[in-house]
Amino acid sequence: RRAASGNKRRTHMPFSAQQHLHRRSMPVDERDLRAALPQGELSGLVRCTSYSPSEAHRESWASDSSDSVISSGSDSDSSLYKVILLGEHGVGKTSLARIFGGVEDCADAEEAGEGAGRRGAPPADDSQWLQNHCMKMGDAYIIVYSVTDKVSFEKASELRIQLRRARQTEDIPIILVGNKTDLVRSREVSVDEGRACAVVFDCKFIETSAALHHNVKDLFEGIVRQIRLRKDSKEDNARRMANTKRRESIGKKAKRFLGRIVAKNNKKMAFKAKSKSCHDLSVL
Ligand SMILES: Nc1nc2c(ncn2[C@@H]2O[C@H](COP(=O)(O)OP(=O)(O)OP(=O)(O)O)[C@@H](O)[C@H]2O)c(=O)[nH]1
Repeated sequence: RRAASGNKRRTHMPFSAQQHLHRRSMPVDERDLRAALPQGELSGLVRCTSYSPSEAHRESWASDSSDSVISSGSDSDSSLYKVILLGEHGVGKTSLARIFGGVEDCADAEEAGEGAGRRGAPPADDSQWLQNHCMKMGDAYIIVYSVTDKVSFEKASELRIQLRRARQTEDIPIILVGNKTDLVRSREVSVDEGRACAVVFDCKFIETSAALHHNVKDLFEGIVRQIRLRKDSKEDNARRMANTKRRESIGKKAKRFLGRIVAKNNKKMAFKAKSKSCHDLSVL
């Protein structure tokens, strides 16, 4: 049954993902997400793909045990959000995605994943693959490091820079995640360091423990909110532009002019507020 469901899932992967999807990606059922999100919060789906730069030579993808994922739509479905988890080997990307996907039995999922999804030839150039595909295909990114591993924290900064380069003109949601907070005694990266990094790199920040399921729900609610907030503001802008194209009286024009000045000031204020709100995943 597992092998069959794995095959079915693969047929639902977008072409690009079929070819290049990295190990342990996890399609997530809308119902799982609904359970994790407040009522009415979600209209779409999220697909998670995890990627470790140092592990590029291995490709497989773990599927969960729910067959309902199969009917979760296709890439042409505009309500499907692709969330990519980036981070060093062993920081907990798969564990986080599994909780989100409602898979509790890791051994079971691992077995299903290996059976269902080992991929063919690896990409020749690791970093090029990351630049060309991984960093271009996501609607949102979760950059994970382990709070017990300083090197993974440094790698997270590198990944953020690479992502910025790859998607220069786009305002894509990025959340920096410090995982494994349960390992208190082994902590090498403080909350303040994580937060400061998020402020510098202009992204959101949260600490999680996949082991204790701490903040994982908030993380995935947050990434969906971040996607939707951007989508909504884009739509608002488009509507505003359409309205301004209509004929206006001089009074209206003057009003618009003043409105622009006010908006400019608000923007400056918003920037200040934004840089302080890296911990609040429910605002831009
Ligand atoms: N204590 C603790 N262990 C964790 C946590 N998250 C993950 N782990 C463990 O860390 C190890 C690596 O976790 P994975 O989820 O496989 O990490 P990954 O980033 O997907 O690793 P790769 O697939 O190799 O890139 C596993 O043994 C997990 O059980 C956590 O929050 N706390």
